[in-house]
Amino acid sequence: MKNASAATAFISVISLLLLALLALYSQTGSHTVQHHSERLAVLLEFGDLSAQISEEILLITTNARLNYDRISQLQARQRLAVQQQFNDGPFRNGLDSEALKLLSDYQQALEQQELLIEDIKLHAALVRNGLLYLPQLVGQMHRENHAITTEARELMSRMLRYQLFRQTNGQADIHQQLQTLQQKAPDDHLSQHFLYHASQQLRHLGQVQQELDSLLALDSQQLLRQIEASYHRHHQQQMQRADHFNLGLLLLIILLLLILSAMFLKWQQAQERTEQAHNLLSDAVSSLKEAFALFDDQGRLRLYNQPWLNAYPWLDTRQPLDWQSFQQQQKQAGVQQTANQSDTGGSAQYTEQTPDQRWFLASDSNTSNGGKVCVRTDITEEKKVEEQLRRVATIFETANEAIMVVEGNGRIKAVNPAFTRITGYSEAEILGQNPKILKSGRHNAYFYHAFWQSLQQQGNWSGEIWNRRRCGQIYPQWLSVSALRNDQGQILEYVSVFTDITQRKKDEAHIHRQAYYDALTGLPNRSLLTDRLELAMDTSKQKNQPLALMFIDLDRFKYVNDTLGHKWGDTLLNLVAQRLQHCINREDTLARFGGDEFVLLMPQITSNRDATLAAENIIRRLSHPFDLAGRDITIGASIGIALYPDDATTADELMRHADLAMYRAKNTGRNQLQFFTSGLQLQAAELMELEQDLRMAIDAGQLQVHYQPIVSSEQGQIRGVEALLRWQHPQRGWIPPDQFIALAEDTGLIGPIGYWVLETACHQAAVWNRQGAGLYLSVNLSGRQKELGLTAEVLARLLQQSGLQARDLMLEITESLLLDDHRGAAEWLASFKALGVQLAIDDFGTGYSSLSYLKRYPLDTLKIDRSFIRDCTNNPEDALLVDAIIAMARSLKLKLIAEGVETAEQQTHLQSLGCELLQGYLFATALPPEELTRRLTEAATRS
Ligand SMILES: Nc1nc2c(ncn2[C@@H]2O[C@H](COP(=O)(O)O[C@H]3[C@@H](O)[C@H](n4cnc5c(=O)[nH]c(N)nc54)O[C@@H]3COP(=O)(O)O)[C@@H](O)[C@H]2O)c(=O)[nH]1
Repeated sequence: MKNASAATAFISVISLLLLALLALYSQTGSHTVQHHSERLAVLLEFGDLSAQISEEILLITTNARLNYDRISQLQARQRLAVQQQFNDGPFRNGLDSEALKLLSDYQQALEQQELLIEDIKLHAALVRNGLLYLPQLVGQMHRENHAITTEARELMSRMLRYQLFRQTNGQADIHQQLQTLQQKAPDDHLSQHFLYHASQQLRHLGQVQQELDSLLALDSQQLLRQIEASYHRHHQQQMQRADHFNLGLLLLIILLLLILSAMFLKWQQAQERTEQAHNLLSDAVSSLKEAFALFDDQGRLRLYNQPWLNAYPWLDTRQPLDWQSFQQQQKQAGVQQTANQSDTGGSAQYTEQTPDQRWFLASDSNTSNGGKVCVRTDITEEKKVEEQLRRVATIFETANEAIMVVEGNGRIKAVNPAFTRITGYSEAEILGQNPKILKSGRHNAYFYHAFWQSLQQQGNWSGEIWNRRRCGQIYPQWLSVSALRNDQGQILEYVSVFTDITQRKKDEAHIHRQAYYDALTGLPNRSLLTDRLELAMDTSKQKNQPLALMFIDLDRFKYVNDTLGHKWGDTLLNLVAQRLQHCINREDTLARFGGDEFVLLMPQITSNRDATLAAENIIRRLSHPFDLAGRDITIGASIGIALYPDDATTADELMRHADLAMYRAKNTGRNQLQFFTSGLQLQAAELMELEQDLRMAIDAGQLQVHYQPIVSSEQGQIRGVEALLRWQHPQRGWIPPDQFIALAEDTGLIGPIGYWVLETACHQAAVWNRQGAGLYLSVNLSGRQKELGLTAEVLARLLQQSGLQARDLMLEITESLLLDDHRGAAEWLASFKALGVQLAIDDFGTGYSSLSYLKRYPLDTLKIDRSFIRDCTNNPEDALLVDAIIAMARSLKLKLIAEGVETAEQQTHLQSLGCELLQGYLFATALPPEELTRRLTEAATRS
């Protein structure tokens, strides 16, 4: 680059020189000719002036010119010309010494000429005066007839002729004549005067002649010609020299032209070479994988390749880019440079991170001519690998898993800290050892054979293995071994990663226990039972041997749990489990299915009888009292039995059928066993159908609310009504609530149904009360309605919408709901009570009849169950019980209603006991609203 510009500069200089020489060459000749012409003109001018002056001198000396104006002008011009051309002018320039000498002589001659001319002018004037005076004297002589008049005249005319023609020896002849005359002339004044002036005249003539001679002798013209000749010679020489110079110049020009051509040729070749080199460089740069850019000495971007643009896609290369703006754009784009730039010999090396997370190794090197070569190597992958390696190293160091690298020859090459933690071997102790050192001796040869076979064939093995710690303890590991092979497929290393799974195994065992065993009794749970049942069914199928599945549900367990508390309930379950275990064979599985349900799987029965005997044995054993909290507690068991393959094809089906049978056993009375029959299944199917129908019953308008009057024991006046639900099924006709309320509760349908009953009954009661009936409305409440959305807010809104006063609504709850206190029943009831609604406990006496419930809940009324009323007049025990209930209600300030009053005796008896309100068929069954309206109207009319 530098050479190229030097060459360009050199060519430029030569070209300029050439141009100057050409200009000089063209100027040289013309200048010399012009100069020469000018000089010749000067010389001519001087010659001309000289000739004119000589002419004037001649005229003056011959008296042809009487004034000196012209000659003075010519002299003045001559002086000026001398001054301008010879002294100051360029005439002298370039004259040789000879010409200069001649010029000097010429100037001197002109100066002498000037003096002589002045003398001539003076003496010529004297002569002219003399010539004017002498004729006067001759005339006087003539007039005086002077003796010498003739001689005087002769002399005078000779002097005149002499003046005009200047004959040779003329002056001497005149002088002779004068002397002759002087001798002859008389001595008078006129003669003497004439002779004096004649001699003076002659003297002046002689002076003029002398001066003219001197002037001629000066011969300035001759000098001028010499100068001209000398100058001509000099000019010739100059011309010759100029020719030589021009020739030389021409030669020089030709030489320079040749040099220039040669240089141009060379320059062109150099240019071509440079272009080739540039193209080569461009190609090389383009083919570079690395990003490359070249900035020239001015900092301008001159060359770059595609990887450069790829590296910095934000660079705007449409505009000329320089180093400064490049760096600025990099900064703006957010390119980060490492602080530790290494600067070696003018080149900087550093790393760059672009905002899109690419890494470059950057190298900026200064070129010899002040430019900059920038190379960017994409090291993103290397960085990733580096990062990866760092991560791997960190993982290796910090991993919780032990890592062990074993060379192909079986020597341990590397272990991590976790290895030391788990095995107890330090790095120093274990490196170089054979992994056999870790062997526990717990696995047989077959195990290791499979281990090595997997490693050789699949390249890895993973599984559980028992190894030995440094301290000798044997422990389980989860081990993964991978074989690393080289390109030739030879195993170089084995990398083992293992964890100590001692704790995990314990946890697994724990989890397994939790997953498959009942935490309370330690018996297999439902999951394990299912697994075993499926297995047993498979075996049964294969061996063609029937099996029995028994569902055992404890009777009265809820009672124990609720009265004695959960702790004693748990104890009872454990005792039951122990007793049951004494009833089973080794191959049987006894499981706790949940709550108070146990399941017995008998995989090897020969007939139904085996199952029957086992079930009877269980019932018998469980019917014996249990010693709980110092009390003998008697419970019982209801057992349902299903057989495989007779009763089901799948485990799930078998369990459902056994469960169904158990329900039937429970419903038919306690301590019963029931085999599954297809009839049971039919009933279950019917129940399902009933459920479907019930779902649609509200919308289909099949439900109705009937109202059973509650009357005062004394006057038999209707004081209240109990809302009782009725379902008129399109196919089955009237279905009593006993048959579908439990179903509605089980399915959650009691939520919408219960709401509908409340809404309908409240509306109806409000209508009656607006008509002046003054009734309270009693509505049965199911415990499940609590979780199905019946809240105090809902009830309040319902009351407001119906217009029934809260105090005129009584909600009847069962004892079982009160037993549910742990599920928030108390708060629920309290929220209704807070609205002003009354609460009554229904069917009192059939459940656990705990006094504590009555005290704990905000109850207003107690309804004595009809089972006590039925025999209260003929069974002293029932009579006593009713008496006791009434007394207790009184003491708790609860109102009393006796339900199921069917006879006048019952009415009288209850009346005598002080029971204020009575309900029963004696007064009315549950009536449709229209019927009750009619009766109310009748009653009102009566009163
Ligand atoms: N949660 C809800 N339960 C309801 C609702 N409607 C009814 N039921 C409950 O269904 C059970 C059976 O009721 P039902 O068949 O209507 O029987 C009632 C009366 O008809 C019957 N009764 C009344 N007097 C006599 C009588 O002199 N003899 C006799 N054998 N039976 C009589 O008693 C039932 C009323 O009992 P109770 O509710 O305990 O006051 C029943 O348990 C209802 O609670 C409902 O909408 N929701």
